[in-house]
Amino acid sequence: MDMIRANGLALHYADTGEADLPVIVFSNSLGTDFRSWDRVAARLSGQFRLVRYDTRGHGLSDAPDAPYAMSDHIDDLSSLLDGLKLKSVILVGLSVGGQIAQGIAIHRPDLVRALVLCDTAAKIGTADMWQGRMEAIDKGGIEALADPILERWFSDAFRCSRPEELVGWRAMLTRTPKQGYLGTCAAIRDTDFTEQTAQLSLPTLCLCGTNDGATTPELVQATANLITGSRYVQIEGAGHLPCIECPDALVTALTDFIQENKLV
Ligand SMILES: O=C(O)CC1=CCC(=O)O1
Repeated sequence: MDMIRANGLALHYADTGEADLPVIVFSNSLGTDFRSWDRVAARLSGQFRLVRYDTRGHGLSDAPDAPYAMSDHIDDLSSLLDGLKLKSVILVGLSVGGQIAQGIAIHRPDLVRALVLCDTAAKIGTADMWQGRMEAIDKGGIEALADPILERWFSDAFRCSRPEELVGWRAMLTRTPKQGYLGTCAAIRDTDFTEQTAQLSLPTLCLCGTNDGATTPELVQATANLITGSRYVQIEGAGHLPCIECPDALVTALTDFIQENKLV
């Protein structure tokens, strides 16, 4: 197990592949950890150096008391990349991980040469919606909302055809430290990158599952429209987590983007 001290926290991460290969860094979504990238990483290994980490409050990383600010998550990732002496990476972020990626591109452009924003937006949901979710989870725990969350994460077809696997993803969600989940909800509630993201001009790919019930294709496309020259691709049949449900399609879109933009 690899742990690193970054921004005052112990962060769990994996850094695989030869040091001189092009680097792709992955940031996870709310209620998941870096295992959500395992299928994507398996398909890219040998061609890239792959860095995955558990965002604060998730997986095996430290879970300080809630609330968190988006700047905390951004500083964690900046500090991790500085600690690994990485610059100019291809940064892939899923949902809140995509907001962290936008924040890195805005505040530390030296760290990132291209963005892949999966099932994310400059602003996700409303403050009232996040406040309501935080109150429900504070009262009943993550378990109280696990079923509707899993319905947004995965398509009906996936949930019906892979019941055992669903047990595993449900355990990942419900075992997320409560303060980590609540702290990150607060960060999402308080984030609106619309103006700053509209100033970005680096190569950007925006992806979205056609069945995503959390960040809908319309919402993700609206964020893509903010970024000059960005590309928008839909992942047919996937819910909010295409990296788990449709890794082949995600990897094809990602590698096409990398080649088209001559990032290797
Ligand atoms: O839990 C959800 O509804 C999906 C989600 C929103 C932000 C995030 O990271 O995941």
